[in-house]
Amino acid sequence: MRSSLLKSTSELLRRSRRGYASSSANPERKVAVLGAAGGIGQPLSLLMKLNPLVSSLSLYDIAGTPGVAADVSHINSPALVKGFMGDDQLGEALEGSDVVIIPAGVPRKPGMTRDDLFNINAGIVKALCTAIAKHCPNALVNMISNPVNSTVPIAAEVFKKAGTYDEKKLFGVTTLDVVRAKTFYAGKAGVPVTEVNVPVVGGHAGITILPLFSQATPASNSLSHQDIEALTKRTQDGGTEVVEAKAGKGSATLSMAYAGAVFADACLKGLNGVPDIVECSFVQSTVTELPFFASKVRLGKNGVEEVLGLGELSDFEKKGLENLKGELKSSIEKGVKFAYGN
Ligand SMILES: NC(=O)c1ccc[n+]([C@@H]2O[C@H](COP(=O)([O-])OP(=O)(O)OC[C@H]3O[C@@H](n4cnc5c(N)ncnc54)[C@H](O)[C@@H]3O)[C@@H](O)[C@H]2O)c1
Ligand SMILES: O=C(O)C[C@H](O)C(=O)O
Repeated sequence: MRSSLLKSTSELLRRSRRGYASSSANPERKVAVLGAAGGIGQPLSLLMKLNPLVSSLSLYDIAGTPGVAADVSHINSPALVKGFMGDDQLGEALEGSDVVIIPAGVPRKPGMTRDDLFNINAGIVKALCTAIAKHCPNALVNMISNPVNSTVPIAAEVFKKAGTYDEKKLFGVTTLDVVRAKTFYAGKAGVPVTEVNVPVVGGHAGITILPLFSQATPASNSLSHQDIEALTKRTQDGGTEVVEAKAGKGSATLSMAYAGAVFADACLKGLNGVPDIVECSFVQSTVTELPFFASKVRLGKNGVEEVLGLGELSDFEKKGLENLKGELKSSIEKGVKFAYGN
């Protein structure tokens, strides 16, 4: 009894130090998940229900949300869960949201690129962002729907047209690339995975995903150049590895839900004023000549507090950076053109 009391007290202290102070010390926070009944949406909704920083959890989809919301709502954690379904409930789902997470849209099948999803997902994202501009223009938007390299610029243009664009509040979620880079590096370098940090910059598709293993911590002297090349390629192809393993049944959902929950948690901590919250994300940027770019970002009370630079790159990474710019530029332009032309 005494030891379990000591354990829970020390857990509370640990949490309060890292941004999970008792719920009375944290402001009320509403999180909305759009696409909540999907492969990512369901486990992500579960993880957000478990997050002590969330007081209200709004689950929206075009179908299936009543069941998901009823199910998740039975979990004995503080967040109050409500399900919303169909266009006419979207406004209510969004009203008052602090963070909106968007995993709505179709996933890849083997043989497809993320850009092959553009035709369907661009329209979905545009419609959802139009509603966000109307119902919760101040929310932080966490874009998961692919192709992220284009859906983030689409969202930016929709918000600009509506007069609500704030570049500090729009994020392409690239956390899964970081999650993969950490896991693959730890396995190869033989270091504890929970201690690993690896920045991943650029974008979120193929060669635009550029892990900076030269900056990985803990540093490893045991990795050869071939090892680094192989780790880079595996990180870039991580999504395809899952798509092929699922053999037509979709793309990463569980690891993505984890990554989405990690990033949303960082956004909430930033909003709540927890200092030194840094995650990689695809944001409006001046780090390169491209208007959007993923790099480390410091999160704060208004969203992006600071977009951090790339640091020192190895020659291999410098080459990777130059190689990705063409593809990333055209994906960004494709998104902007779609938003303008429609
Ligand atoms: N950023 C990343 O790292 C990352 C990782 C994995 C998957 N993804 C992307 O996430 C998206 C979702 O993947 P999934 O596996 O969950 O797909 P899924 O098909 O399992 O789920 C998508 C959900 O979106 C819903 N939806 C469709 N149109 C909608 C709309 N207008 N409003 C609200 N909801 C709508 C569907 O009903 C469905 O429930 C895909 O585009 C996928 O490529 C991104
Ligand atoms: O690969 C995909 O299509 C989904 C996602 O972008 C991923 O990286 O897993």
